[in-house]
This record gives sequence, C-alpha cells and structure tokens, in this order.
Amino acid sequence: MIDTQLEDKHKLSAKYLDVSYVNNKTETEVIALQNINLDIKEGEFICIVGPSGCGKTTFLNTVAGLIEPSRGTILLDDQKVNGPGKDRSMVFQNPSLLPWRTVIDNVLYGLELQKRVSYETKKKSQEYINMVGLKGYEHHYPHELSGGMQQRVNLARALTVDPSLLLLDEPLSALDAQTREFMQEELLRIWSETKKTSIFITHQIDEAVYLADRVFVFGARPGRVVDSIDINLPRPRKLSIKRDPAFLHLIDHIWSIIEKESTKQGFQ
Ligand SMILES: Nc1ncnc2c1ncn2[C@@H]1O[C@H](COP(=O)(O)OP(=O)(O)OP(=O)(O)O)[C@@H](O)[C@H]1O
Repeated sequence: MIDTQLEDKHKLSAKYLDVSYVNNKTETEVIALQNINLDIKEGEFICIVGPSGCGKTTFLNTVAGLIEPSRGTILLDDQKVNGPGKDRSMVFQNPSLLPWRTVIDNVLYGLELQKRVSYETKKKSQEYINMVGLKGYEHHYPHELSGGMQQRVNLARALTVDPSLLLLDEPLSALDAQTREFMQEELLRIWSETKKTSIFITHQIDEAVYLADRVFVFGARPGRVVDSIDINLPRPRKLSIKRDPAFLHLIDHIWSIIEKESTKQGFQ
C-alpha cells in the first residue's frame, strides 16, 4: 500500500505554467511557454524534444528557479519553486569547469559553495569520480581532459551535491558523434546507479528515446506540450537497441508528431 502511494507520488508538477519574456526597449512580449501542465514521477528519466525556440531551455530554467513564471506554478516535492535551490543541479552543454582547479577540486566546488565540505562529502565526491569513470584523473586539470571527460567531471560535480532533481540542457551536444553515443550509454549506467529524477533536453530524437522513460514533445509558437510518449523499452539498454524495430518505431512516431506540428506552424 505504502509502496504504491510512493510510486504514484509526483516528484515535480507544472501547473498552468506560462512564461513570457518582455523586451524593455520595444515593450513587446514573447510568450515562451503557454499553459504547461505535466507531472514527473520520482526516479523518472524525462527527455524533452521539440523545434528550436519551443521553450525547452525556458522550461528547464523555470524549474531551476532562474525564471519566474508569469502564471502558474512548479511544485518540487510538493513545495512551490520560488528560486534556485540546493535541491536542483544543472548540467549545461559546455562543462564550464574552473580551469585553475583540478578534477577533484572542480567536483568539490559545488559543495564548497554550499559550505558542505566534510570527510563524508569528500568521500562521496571520490565515489562519483569513480562512478563517472575518472578514477586516476583526480589531480588533472580541465585542459588535460577530452570533451567527454570534462562533461563527466561536470556530471560528477552535479551529482556530488546530492540534488533531488537533475536538470540537463543538451549536455552531450558539444561532443563528437562517437563520444556522444558512448556517453549516452555511460549516462544510463550512472543514472541506473543513482536513480536521480532527471529532465534532459535534446534535439536528437534517438538520444531521447534511448535515454528516457518518457519523452515530452514541445511545440512552438507558443511553447507547449504537444504529446507525451512512454518509452517502454527494456532496461538496461545497450546501444544496439537503436537497431531494434521497437526503437525505430518510436523514433518514427515522434518524428511524425514533430512533422505534423511543424506543418501546422508553417515551418515547411
Ligand atoms: N532572454 C530572452 N529574452 C527574450 N526572449 C527570449 C529570451 N530567451 C528566450 N527567448 C525566446 O523564448 C522562446 C523560447 O526560447 P528557448 O531558448 O527556451 O527555446 P529552446 O526550445 O530551448 O530553443 P533551442 O532548441 O534553440 O535551444 C524563443 O522564441 C526565444 O527567442
């Protein structure tokens, strides 16, 4: 009974969410998101896809508390999001590591900002460094690492503060195709060990289907949720699943939703 209740509990809910940007010079308003209603369960891996400008980053920044909605609310663990908080970590496209700090010191940086460096948290940081596959690189500097390794440091840094929610804004898009695929598999391995509720933005439909429990398709003008697709592919997922007919069917399905939406919007 208790387990069922926990399973049904929403980790994050967006209710009637509108977000607008106002250009102070021209006094014009851009409606970036309109009437977003969605629920995310504890431990879910969510991907958001959609055309450029449909408000994916705006949504993530609003969940992060960096943008205030013009209407509606975001609830995280039943608490209204009113600004940034220790319970959320963001991972961006570019790792933005501090070049003068070693791997371990970059990973510890988030804890330092939160004044939480202790023997236990240092131990935990080392565990995350091991988990992301960087054991032995603790004392290397960012310029001595490849792009993929730098993004691993970034991920370890985000995880070390033990967030309730992980927000990932196209974290793999700066990597070459081969490293990107490898990192997708790595990311799933790390996620399966941490089970952190994650929201991941990507432009690549195959990346979304490979990673996600559920894919939200956003539409543009104004940004809104067009569809939510359950990805019922078995886990753990190897990269070879990308050749599976069920995988390809999901890709086709999501593409057809995006295409229909684009035609409606006159993008073709
Ligand atoms: N700071 C801002 N001021 C004004 N308008 C903005 C601002 N940031 C974003 N916008 C507008 O809000 C809309 C949504 O932008 P957003 O960056 O969230 O979309 P996105 O789906 O993440 O795009 P992309 O896939 O290209 O990264 C766009 O029309 C964009 O031009």
